[in-house]
Amino acid sequence: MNDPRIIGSDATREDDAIEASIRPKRLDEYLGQQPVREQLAIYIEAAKHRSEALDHVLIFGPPGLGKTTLSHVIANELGVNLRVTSGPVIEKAGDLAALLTNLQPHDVLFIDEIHRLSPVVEEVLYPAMEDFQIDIMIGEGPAARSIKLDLPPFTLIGATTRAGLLTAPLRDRFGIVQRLEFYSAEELARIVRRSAKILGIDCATEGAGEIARRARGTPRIANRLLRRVRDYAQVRAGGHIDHAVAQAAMQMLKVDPEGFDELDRRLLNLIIDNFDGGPVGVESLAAALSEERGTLEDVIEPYLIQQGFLVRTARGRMATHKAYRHLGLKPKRPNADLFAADEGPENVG
Ligand SMILES: Nc1ncnc2c1ncn2[C@@H]1O[C@H](COP(=O)(O)OP(=O)(O)OP(=O)(O)O)[C@@H](O)[C@H]1O
Ligand SMILES: [Mg+2]
Repeated sequence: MNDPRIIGSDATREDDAIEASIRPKRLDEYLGQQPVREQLAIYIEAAKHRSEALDHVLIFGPPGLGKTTLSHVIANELGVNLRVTSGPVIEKAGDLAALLTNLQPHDVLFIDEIHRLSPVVEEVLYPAMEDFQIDIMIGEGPAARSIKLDLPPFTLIGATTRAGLLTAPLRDRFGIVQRLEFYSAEELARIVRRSAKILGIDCATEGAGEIARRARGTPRIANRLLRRVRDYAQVRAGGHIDHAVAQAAMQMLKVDPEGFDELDRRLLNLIIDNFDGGPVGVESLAAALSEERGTLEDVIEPYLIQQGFLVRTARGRMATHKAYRHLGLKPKRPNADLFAADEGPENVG
């Protein structure tokens, strides 16, 4: 899908094209996510030491934080092949069986959007993950019978934007569960400098810092902003990206100092102007924005919530004082509801 948002976190065709050159291949090039890296380094080394397949890994986190990248890194570090597929692509049980029976021992099978597997396919996956066995049906009608096939020991890596989207039996079959967090501005600045170096872009430290601060905690957005700022620098500043050039380019791109774009500001304005600051249900917000509920929940909201501009309460979304201030507005009343509400991150209103 082509995302028209400059700071949209979904991958565009252009992102995919340069992916090959800048996507980290080893764990030490995978910047940030310190706890995740430390744990995986140990699990990988232990599995290699025992000459076993790595336990199955579930990676979850908002788009563009590095789930696909991490699965490549894991396979590289293990020194095995990576087979890539995704939940909606595996239509029939037979499709999955074909994938599984073609694996070499210890290979990694990566299933992106694993929450979108059909229930029938999921059933086949359970014994495959647990006992490295599958039951497949041979023949049709009354003559049909099921046979058991042994599989080579393999590692399944599943990726999803929210762990809560998975069925419990599937989630329980992953021995390693890793949650990716939004990156700090310092981490993103390192990522921008690394990408600039690989792509031969002349980018000063302060320029990289400014791009990083506006990248919504997301490496994919940081890399994309870097390319757009480079275009600007080429035409207006002799190709050199310093702090002022980065700032001017961002202004042209309508990405504000918090990294918000029109859509973020529309969402906050909507809650404040039309719903008196909230609480307002996610369905009403999605309808008013003409966005899918899933896009709102997985792509737009998480960063606004993490940064404290928006809160999820049992009764819906609320704009915080920080949101009012960011939009240059005065909070109308104390956010009394904030304290009355029994909120929780998974409490979707
Ligand atoms: N830790 C990291 N260090 C450096 N670059 C990274 C890191 N994580 C991700 N990237 C870069 O960010 C981009 C997006 O990463 P990736 O495609 O892995 O995200 P994703 O989580 O799989 O997103 P989606 O949910 O859309 O599939 C890639 O260009 C990758 O090179
Ligand atoms: Mg991905």
